[in-house]
Amino acid sequence: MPIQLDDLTALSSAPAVKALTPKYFSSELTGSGKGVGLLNKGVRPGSYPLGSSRATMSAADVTTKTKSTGSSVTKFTVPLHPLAQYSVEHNAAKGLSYAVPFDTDRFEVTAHATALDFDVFLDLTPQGLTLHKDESGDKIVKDLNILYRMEIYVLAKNSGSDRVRMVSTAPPKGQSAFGAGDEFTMARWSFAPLDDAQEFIKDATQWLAARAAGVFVDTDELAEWMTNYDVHERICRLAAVWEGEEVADLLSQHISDLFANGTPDSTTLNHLAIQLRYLETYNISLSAYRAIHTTINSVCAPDVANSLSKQNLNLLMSHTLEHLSTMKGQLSVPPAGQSTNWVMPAHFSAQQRAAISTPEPLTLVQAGAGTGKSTVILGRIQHLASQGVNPADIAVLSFTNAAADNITEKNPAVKSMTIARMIHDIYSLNHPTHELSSIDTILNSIEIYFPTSDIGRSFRKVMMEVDKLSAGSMTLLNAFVEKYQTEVLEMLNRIRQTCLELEIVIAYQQIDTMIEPPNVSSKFLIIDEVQDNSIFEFIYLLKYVAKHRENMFIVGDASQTLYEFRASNPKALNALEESGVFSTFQLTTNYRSNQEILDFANVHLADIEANLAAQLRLQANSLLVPTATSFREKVKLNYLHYQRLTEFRGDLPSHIAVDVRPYIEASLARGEQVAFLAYSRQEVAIIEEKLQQMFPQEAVANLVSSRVYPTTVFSQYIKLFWNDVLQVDPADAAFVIHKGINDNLAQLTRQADKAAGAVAKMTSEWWVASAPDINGWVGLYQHGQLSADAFFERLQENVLGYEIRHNGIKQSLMNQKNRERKEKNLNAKGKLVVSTIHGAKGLEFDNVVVVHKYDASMKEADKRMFYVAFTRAMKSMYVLSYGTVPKPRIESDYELIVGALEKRDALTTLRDQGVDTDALSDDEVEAAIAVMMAASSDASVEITITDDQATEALAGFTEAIARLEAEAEGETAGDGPNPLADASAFTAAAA
Ligand SMILES: Nc1ncnc2c1ncn2[C@@H]1O[C@H](COP(=O)(O)OP(=O)(O)OP(=O)(O)O)[C@@H](O)[C@H]1O
Repeated sequence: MPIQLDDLTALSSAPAVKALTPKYFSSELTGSGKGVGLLNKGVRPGSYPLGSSRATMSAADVTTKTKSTGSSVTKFTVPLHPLAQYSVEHNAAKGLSYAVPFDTDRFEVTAHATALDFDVFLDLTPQGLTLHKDESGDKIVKDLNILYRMEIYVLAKNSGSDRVRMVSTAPPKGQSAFGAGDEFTMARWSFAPLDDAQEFIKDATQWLAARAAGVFVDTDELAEWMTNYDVHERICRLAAVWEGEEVADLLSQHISDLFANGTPDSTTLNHLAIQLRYLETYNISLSAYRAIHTTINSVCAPDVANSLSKQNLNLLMSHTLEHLSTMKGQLSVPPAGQSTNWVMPAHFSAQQRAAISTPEPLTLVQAGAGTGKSTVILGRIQHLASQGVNPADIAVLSFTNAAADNITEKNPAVKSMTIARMIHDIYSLNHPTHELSSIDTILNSIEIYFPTSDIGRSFRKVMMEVDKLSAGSMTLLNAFVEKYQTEVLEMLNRIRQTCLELEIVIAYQQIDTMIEPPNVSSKFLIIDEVQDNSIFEFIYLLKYVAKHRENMFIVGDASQTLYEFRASNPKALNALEESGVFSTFQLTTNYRSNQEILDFANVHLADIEANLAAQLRLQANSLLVPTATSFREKVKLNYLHYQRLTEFRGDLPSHIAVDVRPYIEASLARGEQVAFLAYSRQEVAIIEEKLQQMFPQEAVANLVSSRVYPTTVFSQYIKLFWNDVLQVDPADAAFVIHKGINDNLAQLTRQADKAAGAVAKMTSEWWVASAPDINGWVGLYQHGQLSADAFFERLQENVLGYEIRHNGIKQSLMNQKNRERKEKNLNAKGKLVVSTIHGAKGLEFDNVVVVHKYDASMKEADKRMFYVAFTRAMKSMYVLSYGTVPKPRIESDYELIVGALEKRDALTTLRDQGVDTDALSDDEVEAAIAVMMAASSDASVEITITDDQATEALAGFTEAIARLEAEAEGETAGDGPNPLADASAFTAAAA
């Protein structure tokens, strides 16, 4: 029986609704809104800094989130408003409407001009900001500049309008009265409104000179208004707009206005396309995206809606989902009749059975940790087969090779692979000359083969963004490849390379024409760990299913999303559920852990945004009810308060040797396994070393995968030094390359010192491996059968080809080695295991020690990661938490769980003694519990209660008994036992 989280959250000091701070936009924007921090309550719109002016601080759009470092200064640009500057500026003459600001926000320019028949208001909206961080001195100096959209609203006197049209220049107005039809707004951008606002007001109202005495701006009042303008609060408001549904209203209004008179011109459409891409800067809820998509569909012609939807992956997902929904009736479903004797094993739960046997064509199983997702997939395969589906028509797509191998082992007839493998197989069949390569080698190769091509240059730029995993980069790549498909493919054909990112984009765009190998074809597609697929992979699969009219059964847990950096979206599953296109099933019974561990995990699960919609809560498959004592036994929390986080690592070995030692020894004494899970590889290595020292007789299994870094020294050498090679005789060229790479290493790689040995080995290997080919070409050249140009061209291709193959082989060897090592370590069932949390995904252990870095404002990605760690233990868990906060929430949450359990324990005791606790008021129950605790002889209950408190509590309880007795006397005695007799006995005993 899980404890009720609602009770805990009600008790908890943490706010139920997450307060949004400027950190939403950038972690650089410190400040809680109080007096401290970079963006605090004291920040006000101001003047140009000394030595700057409008000319030097041009209000160029802050439309992309960037970070660039030069010497010791880092510059950040951070967009803030969901409507980018160009969207407002370029459409200013189109009469789009904008909301009039509230009285409490705006500055009334004409407050004292009672004779006028119109009012003029000014408001400011933060559009974006720039931040310079100078780390050259002893102290970091930060310089923050906020770009404001200055807005003037000219409204008829006492106007009730809530929206007005925007103009680019103030319309001339004659002597006739100013009416509602004359109202307008204007916008201009400035980093220093205190300097620029007055002139803007003048420009916006100059037309009045002809009919009135002009608008007088009281600069003192304006300055005072700005003194009260709370930048921090305005930025928090903008965060709420992005985060909530308001962003959808804002964009829907913008799009509807643009299409009010039919399809706008192509420049306007281009601006809208960029605006839609700009939305990917921050995480917008998928329901907001659905609303925007609905607007696009309702106001745009189908072809325009189609191309606009491609500008943003989340819109594209809505678009693809909608298309799939229209053809739901045509998708494969399991045949109705039973064709084999397979009977669903009795141990499957009702929830699992329902999901496994669903006849629906599109199914989503949202399941918590340890609830049997992998088990359900195996059950689904057997169920489909039992209905007469040919196993060869079933394909299971997993996230890792290990998971895919596991399916193959159990069901050899079923197709099982990773998504990347499926896409690679399809792609390679259609582009057989492209070898899988690294983005860096591709970048160098484009530069080598297409040094003067503009499209090549743009292509490189886009690929660099993809490599940096910048927000929106996959959308950009998709748009680029769509626009320049012929040129991109020509380039890839020439360099004979591709990468996973290009494969998925090209496979998506050519899905209708690409031929597919038989090893991927299926009619029933099952996808595991769907939360970790990138949105692009997911969109591809939706389209693939539509193309082949397949049945789709997907399983995932949004709260366990670990690979957000691959552009997976933890909220994507919720969007799928909300879309109504998929039939949804939930699995909540956890078969792995005891309820004590799940009570602790549930508190953390409740705090994960991705779980807001699904509201999963884990319940153990056991009738045992945890008590406060059993909870303290099975879940231990040791919080270590540090002034500086960096000190923790140095102390980690002694914490393991002293604090955690009894826990480890007790587990080993029971013959059980203990796994140590930490975020960083470094922490894992420290723990491993310490454990080896402490327990030399135990083998410590390390599950951390080794990483390989692709080399680019060869392609980099060609790019920078090929001219040197061209100067020598072909017979000497190989020697020159070998020597050139080793001699110029500092210019070829940033880690020249570290890499020197490996590069020397690599270049020698290349020389030896390529010697037969190169010597053959030299011979041909010397006999006049090959020109020098042709020789050097072949040589260049050979060197580049070596780099590509070397990287590919290194990666696949490392994957193989990692897989084998992990398998060996797991199979060896060693008693001590160390792993990163990522490496322990999908695994379970008897006992787990989690190294937990506490952060009061933890990022969602980290919350999900620790949730994965908190759900790996079967029997017990030790959380070694550290942080700079003296009284962290993890500790108070722990105490809340203990408190709630103590309360429940006491109530259970009361009920066991026959007290009808439902008949007592809350105060009376509390009083009774306090008495019980005071009387408790259980030393592990660390509740301190003073004598006075006990006397008071006892008095309250005696009063309650008296009241119940009085009530009972007035009523007809029932048939059941009289609870009061026992209760009185209990009071007496307690006294
Ligand atoms: N109906 C069931 N009865 C008993 N045990 C079950 C049942 N379903 C699953 N299990 C067991 O529960 C454990 C967790 O199952 P499984 O690994 O399939 O969960 P999961 O949802 O994939 O976990 P996670 O997402 O946390 O990695 C396994 O040991 C599995 O054998």
